[in-house]
Amino acid sequence: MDPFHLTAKKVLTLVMVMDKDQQKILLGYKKRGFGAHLWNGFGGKVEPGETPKEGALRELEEEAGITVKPEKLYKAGILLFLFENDPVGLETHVYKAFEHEGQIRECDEMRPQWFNFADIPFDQMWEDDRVWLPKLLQGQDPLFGKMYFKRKPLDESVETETIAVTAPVTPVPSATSFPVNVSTTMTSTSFTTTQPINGPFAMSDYKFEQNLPAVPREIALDGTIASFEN
Ligand SMILES: Nc1ncnc2c1[nH]c(=O)n2[C@H]1C[C@H](O)[C@@H](COP(=O)(O)OP(=O)(O)OP(=O)(O)O)O1
Repeated sequence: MDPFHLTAKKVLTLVMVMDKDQQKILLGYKKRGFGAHLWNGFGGKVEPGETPKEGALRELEEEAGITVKPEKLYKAGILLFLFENDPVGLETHVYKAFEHEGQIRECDEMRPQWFNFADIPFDQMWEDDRVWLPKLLQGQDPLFGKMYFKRKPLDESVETETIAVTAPVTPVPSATSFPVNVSTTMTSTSFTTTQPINGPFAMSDYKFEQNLPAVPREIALDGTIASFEN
């Protein structure tokens, strides 16, 4: 059985906002949920009744506080993320914008920040980003590709971080020595947390389809391009 066989897919969006003059890109640090602790563009699941573009505009406003005129949001491709032994793929519609309105603001899910094109934090992003984002920055879109991910074995995927916690400790007086002057001393203890490097998945392969006549509207479950967006 093909470990990357799909029987269903979720439709997601991903918006990359760029400033061409300044050579900067707006990324968000994901504070929670899927892809937490990674920098990424803005986006999420397309809701019932929404087109991918409507979903992209909504997520951008929710996550970064900014709006883009629909005619200024350009389709930059579709990336299908497949996970080993997971029959549900993530069909992610990628958009780009070069102008926006409103004040950029942080929300409970994302912390936006501008990065120079030369300083994009690829080591803290989904692994596939280093494959396709440079192409996008160089205007080599639309991009249509499939990215295959395997779950990282735990011993290779974790980096351990030791956190020292300093806590007040109050000695409990024993019955025999009571009453005493109870003093509060400071002591320190430490524990180890595990934090996956670059997310819990490792990209094992990717395939790009180039020279398509138009941006595909969707990727069918059998991997074929179902229809086109003109
Ligand atoms: N591999 C990879 N590379 C680049 N970007 C992504 C991935 N996988 C992904 O899922 N993404 C992107 C696509 C989306 O923009 C987000 C994930 O969206 P998510 O947070 O799950 O959707 P929301 O609708 O915001 O979710 P809730 O937290 O509200 O349930 O990452």
